[in-house]
Amino acid sequence: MKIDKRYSVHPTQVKQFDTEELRQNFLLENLFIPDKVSLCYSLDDRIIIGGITPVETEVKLKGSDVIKADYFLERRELGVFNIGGPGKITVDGDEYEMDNRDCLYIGLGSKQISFASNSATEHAKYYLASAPAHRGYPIQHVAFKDVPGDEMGEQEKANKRKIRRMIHQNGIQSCQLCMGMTELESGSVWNSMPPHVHDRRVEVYLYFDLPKDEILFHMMGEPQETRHLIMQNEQAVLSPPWSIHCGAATSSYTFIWAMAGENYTYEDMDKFPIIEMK
Ligand SMILES: O=C(O)C(=O)C[C@H](O)C(=O)CO
Ligand SMILES: [Zn+2]
Repeated sequence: MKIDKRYSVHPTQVKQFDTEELRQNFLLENLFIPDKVSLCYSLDDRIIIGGITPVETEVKLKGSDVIKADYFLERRELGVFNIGGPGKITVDGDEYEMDNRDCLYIGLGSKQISFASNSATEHAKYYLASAPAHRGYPIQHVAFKDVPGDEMGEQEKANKRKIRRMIHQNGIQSCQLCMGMTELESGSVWNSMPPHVHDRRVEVYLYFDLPKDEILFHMMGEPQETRHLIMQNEQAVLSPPWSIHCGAATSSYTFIWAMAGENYTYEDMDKFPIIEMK
């Protein structure tokens, strides 16, 4: 199992980055590799982001020398979403059915974790976020259909979207991991407007449901020194705690957001007036 490592960077360094350096530091391009575990360990809040795509075989998530752990959740917790066909996650012998967009939280201490698809032709695609944990919370599954979500934005501003919070203060309990999914309405393309930062938490967006041949402009950086990355479907982007994170695409799309840090409150955001952005 290969774990890609990303270091923390200072805002003044990012000002100097060219396109390639920005992409090397923040973009996660190849998360979904058939029958493999693909992980990225960011030193910002020690969040680990990953993809597991079981096609022909069941895939196990194991410990690693990179985190000096005999099993993956020895000192961590994990949030998983399935963005593919139906599948099943087995945790220490207990099975959890995972339909498209379902979410599973697995707490500190679970040892044997494996990921499977119900069919190789319509295989599952599991997206993972993990953060250090100090105590074990119960494993919880939530079906996408059971999370109503909150309407946000306006059609006139092309940012009408529905935010569904799954792992958060008033939902599935966790130590510090906070995760959910935002779905852009057809015709809407802007997410996270007005942009915000939260110095207290790192955040990662996984963009999906973006049609092939369409692209997304993800904005990052300090609000008055912004940069952009051009992204494609099923790519993720790391946002350091000091960085804005918002974007617009050439089509509508969905994204999963994952946060970890010292303030667990979803509403903890320092919003920035768009008119003052540079
Ligand atoms: O569209 C949005 O707005 C979001 O989904 C915002 C994210 O949830 C976020 O950045 C939370 O900090
Ligand atoms: Zn945010």
